[in-house]
Amino acid sequence: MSLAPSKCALCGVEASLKCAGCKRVVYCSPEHQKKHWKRQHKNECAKPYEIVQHSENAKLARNEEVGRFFLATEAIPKDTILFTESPMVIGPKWNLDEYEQRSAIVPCVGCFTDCQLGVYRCDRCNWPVCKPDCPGLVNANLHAIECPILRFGGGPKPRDDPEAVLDYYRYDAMLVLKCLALQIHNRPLFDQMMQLESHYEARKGSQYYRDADDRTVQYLLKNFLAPLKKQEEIQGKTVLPVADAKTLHKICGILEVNAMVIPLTNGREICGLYPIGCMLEHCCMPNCFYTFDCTKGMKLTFKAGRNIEKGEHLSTTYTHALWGTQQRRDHLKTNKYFSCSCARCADPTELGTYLSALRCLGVDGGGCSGYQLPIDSLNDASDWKCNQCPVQIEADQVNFLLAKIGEEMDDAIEQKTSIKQKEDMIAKLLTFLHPNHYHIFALKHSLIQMYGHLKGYQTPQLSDRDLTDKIGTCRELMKIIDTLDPHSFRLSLYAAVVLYEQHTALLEVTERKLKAGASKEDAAVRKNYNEVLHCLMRAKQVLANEMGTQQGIRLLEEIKRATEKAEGIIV
Ligand SMILES: C[S@@+](CC[C@H](N)C(=O)[O-])C[C@H]1O[C@@H](n2cnc3c(N)ncnc32)[C@H](O)[C@@H]1O
Repeated sequence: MSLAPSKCALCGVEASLKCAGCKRVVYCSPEHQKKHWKRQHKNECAKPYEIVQHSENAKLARNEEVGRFFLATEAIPKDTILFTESPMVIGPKWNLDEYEQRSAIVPCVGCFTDCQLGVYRCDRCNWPVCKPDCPGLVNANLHAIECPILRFGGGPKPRDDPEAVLDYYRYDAMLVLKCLALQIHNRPLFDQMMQLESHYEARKGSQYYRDADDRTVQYLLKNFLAPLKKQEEIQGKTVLPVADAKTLHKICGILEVNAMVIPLTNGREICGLYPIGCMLEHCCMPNCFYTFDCTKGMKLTFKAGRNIEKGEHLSTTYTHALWGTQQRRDHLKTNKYFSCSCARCADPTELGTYLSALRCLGVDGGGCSGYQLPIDSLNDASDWKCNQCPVQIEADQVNFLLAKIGEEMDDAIEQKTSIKQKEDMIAKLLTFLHPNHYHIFALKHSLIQMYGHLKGYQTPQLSDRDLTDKIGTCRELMKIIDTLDPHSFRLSLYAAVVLYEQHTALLEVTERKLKAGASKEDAAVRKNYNEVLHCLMRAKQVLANEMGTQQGIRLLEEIKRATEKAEGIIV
């Protein structure tokens, strides 16, 4: 598809110098061709997609909010590697919760492995390190970026109490400082980063802006940037030309909108900015997915998750596939500043899963077998109506009920409730929610991992009924997962857990059948065995798309062992 073949891809004037590689873009001069190559075209030349500006082609953009987006310029088969790239910058997660911020186990500033606050420190800036000679301390892509600025803080005072020490080491501000410090080491990269979407105007005055002002901007200015400025004035030499509050806020916005969470193999999560990866638009049913290679400098690889047709937008997802439509849309509106209107969001049944549906209580609580769904799921204030009877409920009532249930769920998760408590909670929630509701999904997904593993509930100790129920629950959960993620690339860990648990229960049921006198050749036994092997094989396949989390790596090992064992029994 030719989008603007007669205008210079860099400046937009009439032009005729064609790119010899892809012949899809033209330039007004070799200088503009070179600049455009460096800035963008090297990532798309002769690739099956191009990066389009909404303003250049509004018709293809579908909506105004989207900005830059990827367009498939030819059919792209499933599993095609679209691109692999290194991060512009990586650092500790910038959106730490209070608990993470107050922990005395912190990431080493050189390599992000866990280290104890107060044991070793970088001898230049005084920030905690795993060992005095950690190689990351002098790595130009790691600590060497921010160390020259952190030195101006001087470290916590010797007599500071532990709280004051934690207040000094604000890890959630570190990535913002690293972004700012890029200008010292690589000015073109800094300029490129500053071109990323920050939604600065929309954020200004929001709660996020106020939080970031206190938590990050003022902290960095007071502790490091003001002393640095003073030094610059004394020496008459500018080290950091741009270091004002507005730039810091813009960087906060850029991180909020674009930063990707990278799971390290040690279980810790860090954040990174990727120049091309963060250009993909969001869709709740995306067609692409990504993985990280922590052994190769946190390289990001984007792949086609399914066959993609020419003319389709390439998309990823910025939310969780197991959140209900309201939650996903709220998150996108609050954190990414747009309203999603994808096919899943527009369908009140969420592709027939009923993941957000409420049970209809009928007229005057007289009972009804129907379910309440939003009349217009793209309108946050929409009333809900029953799919069987005329009862309607207001958005406020739905929000009130969901807020109450949400609080109970948070408590249940925090208190690590028992099997019995979780089952009682499901029974109670079934009065109000569809059996596939996301809250019930979460409880069931947790229960299948408790049955078979907790003390007193080991697989051989489970009753036949428990095992049959566990198998049934696993099949129900897989049906939902397969609808929301038909190509198994977003919910791979969830799917692998369900399939693994399904195999353990099925294997036990089959062993009991054999002990009770059945033959290995019986049809029911063969059927179960086939399902066991199928579960394990699929679990292995879906984990190939997993991001590379510690949990995913461990589970894959477990599945490999289980496959060997199952094959030994079955064959
Ligand atoms: C990570 S950036 C993606 C790159 C961005 N389009 C740009 O030009 O820099 C995320 C931003 O892109 C826009 N965006 C992404 N997906 C969208 C969608 N499905 N609908 C509307 N806007 C979207 C929103 O402005 C969002 O905050």
